[in-house]
Amino acid sequence: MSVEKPAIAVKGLAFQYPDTEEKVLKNINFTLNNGEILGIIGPTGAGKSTLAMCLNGLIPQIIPGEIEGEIIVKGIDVSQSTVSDMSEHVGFVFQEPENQLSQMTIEEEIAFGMGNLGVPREEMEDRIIDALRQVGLSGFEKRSPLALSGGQQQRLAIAAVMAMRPTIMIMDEPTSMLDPKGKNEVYGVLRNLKEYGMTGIIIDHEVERIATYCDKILVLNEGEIQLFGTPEEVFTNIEFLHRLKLNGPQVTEFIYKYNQLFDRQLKLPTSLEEAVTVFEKESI
Ligand SMILES: Nc1ncnc2c1ncn2[C@@H]1O[C@H](COP(=O)(O)OP(=O)(O)OP(=O)(O)O)[C@@H](O)[C@H]1O
Repeated sequence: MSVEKPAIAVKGLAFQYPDTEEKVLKNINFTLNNGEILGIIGPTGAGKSTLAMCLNGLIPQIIPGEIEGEIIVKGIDVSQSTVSDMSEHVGFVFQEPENQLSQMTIEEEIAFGMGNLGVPREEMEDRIIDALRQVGLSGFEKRSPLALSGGQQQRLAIAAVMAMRPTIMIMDEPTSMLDPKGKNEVYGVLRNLKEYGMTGIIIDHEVERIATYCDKILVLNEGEIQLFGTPEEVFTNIEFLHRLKLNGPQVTEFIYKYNQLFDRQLKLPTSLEEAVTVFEKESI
């Protein structure tokens, strides 16, 4: 029986920039299965972006430094592959949507990345239609990217990456410049990645949304993994998170405080629905 390879397997990863005194990543080990969505959280400077950039070889190939350990993405050893080859497997979406957009029309914007991969013209047309449908921007082909709202621009940036058909999508703080509506739009697309057989990684400070949309959570602090597990496994460690100056979802924090104030031991929920169930049981 053949066992499916994980989407990402990281073993003993450590990294140091040339001008930092200490390692920015230390002994990182984790595995992400195909189709899972991973949320990476941690304080500023924890090493979240650095970790993400190691996963497609951007570090150390474009941004140099001293790297140790092994990163296997879809069975490929990243250290033995070029960044351009890895871009077929791993797509990246960054914080500021407008910095990722350079073309006059939305369809040209989506065609741009595919052109770099050498996708034939007829195939491009199909992929443009498909990618715009996936992010809810069908019918916008001829518009200027600049005429879109922030949330729509970020969805376009995601569509441009999706059209390149990577199997893994990494989003580094994709919603930090967006209003709540834009944030919801981007997380809606993140949830749909699974439907298209993709694996997703999102770095964000939005713990409510991370808890709701992600299958696994990785907590990074000072370059080390502090917690890795399901949202329930991670966010119920609320006191530990507080020691790292992190908060859990508001609903988790609320029940935690309630337990303290009224000397109770209610199960800590990570979603509103779960909190309702906890209180229903409480009032029986
Ligand atoms: N190109 C670089 N050269 C030297 N040091 C860097 C470089 N990029 C990041 N660093 C340092 O590495 C550490 C980790 O940075 P990184 O951006 O990965 O953290 P982060 O968790 O993504 O932070 P944030 O939440 O603020 O984006 C920080 O101390 C940062 O100053």
